[in-house]
Amino acid sequence: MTMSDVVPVADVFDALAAAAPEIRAGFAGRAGETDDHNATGDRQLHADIHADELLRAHLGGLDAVGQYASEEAEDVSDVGTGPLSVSVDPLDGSSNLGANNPTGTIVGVYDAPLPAAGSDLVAAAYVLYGPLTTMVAATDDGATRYAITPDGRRDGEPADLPDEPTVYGFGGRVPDWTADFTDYARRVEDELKLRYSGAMVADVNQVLTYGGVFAYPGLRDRPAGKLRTQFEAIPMAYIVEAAGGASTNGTRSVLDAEPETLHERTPVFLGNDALIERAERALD
Ligand SMILES: O=P(O)(O)OC[C@H]1O[C@](O)(COP(=O)(O)O)[C@@H](O)[C@@H]1O
Ligand SMILES: [Mg+2]
Ligand SMILES: [Mg+2]
Repeated sequence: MTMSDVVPVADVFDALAAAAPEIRAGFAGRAGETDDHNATGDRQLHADIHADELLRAHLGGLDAVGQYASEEAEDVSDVGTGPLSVSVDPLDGSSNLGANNPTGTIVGVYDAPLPAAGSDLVAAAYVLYGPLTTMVAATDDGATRYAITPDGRRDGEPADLPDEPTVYGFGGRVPDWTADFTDYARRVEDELKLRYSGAMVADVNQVLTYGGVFAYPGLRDRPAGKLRTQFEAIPMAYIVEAAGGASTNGTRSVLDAEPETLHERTPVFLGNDALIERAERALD
């Protein structure tokens, strides 16, 4: 009996699946920037705000959800008395919208107040707005890929990470990479094919589909890298580990993270075990 058996995590997945077509339908005309910035200093797009409003309504309205936190809002919102807290990256890779490239939505489900530790995560999911709209949802029992239709999530199939790695994607500019990461990257580049879109959800979905590694490392002048621990790193690490893969921040599983602040960042490596172990040795 896992937590997801007793607390209606499925309701969160269904609410996300219901919001996804509305979020996608709202892209047109919302790729432009607002005058505002989010808590991590990114210029907010109209689409970021619109997606956040839809998710706050769909997820925040659930009886099981007591707290809602978004990458686009400074503070955690109390939205009810339910035992669950949800973290939301309403639009991941939002800068891709202007170039009509893939974007996504990331949701983490915790049975603790936010900011919460990776060990408090009971479920996670991402939606990919690519040629199709798909969702990968994970609990302690594993990861499942769904097609998203106007009638919700359909055709669930296991989203197991292939044993044989074939693709990689590395964030950050090469001159900003540390020497240790550069050594690691050079070896991987000799072995695998490059697949990097600029949207974490799309790049991790490549890895989950074809095997390999995605990383946004710590950089020379930004040791914590770019990605947000609570909203991006922990939920995506949970999904990749549930699919049979591994994660690291360079020294330990991303799920061992205990963020002290809501919008802090962390280096992130996700993919096949051997490539993650090799990263930890290279960065040791
Ligand atoms: O432009 P860069 O440095 O390659 O960064 C791309 C990374 O930033 C992100 O776009 C950040 O996500 P948001 O769009 O949610 O802010 C990730 O999806 C992606 O992995
Ligand atoms: Mg993001
Ligand atoms: Mg975002």
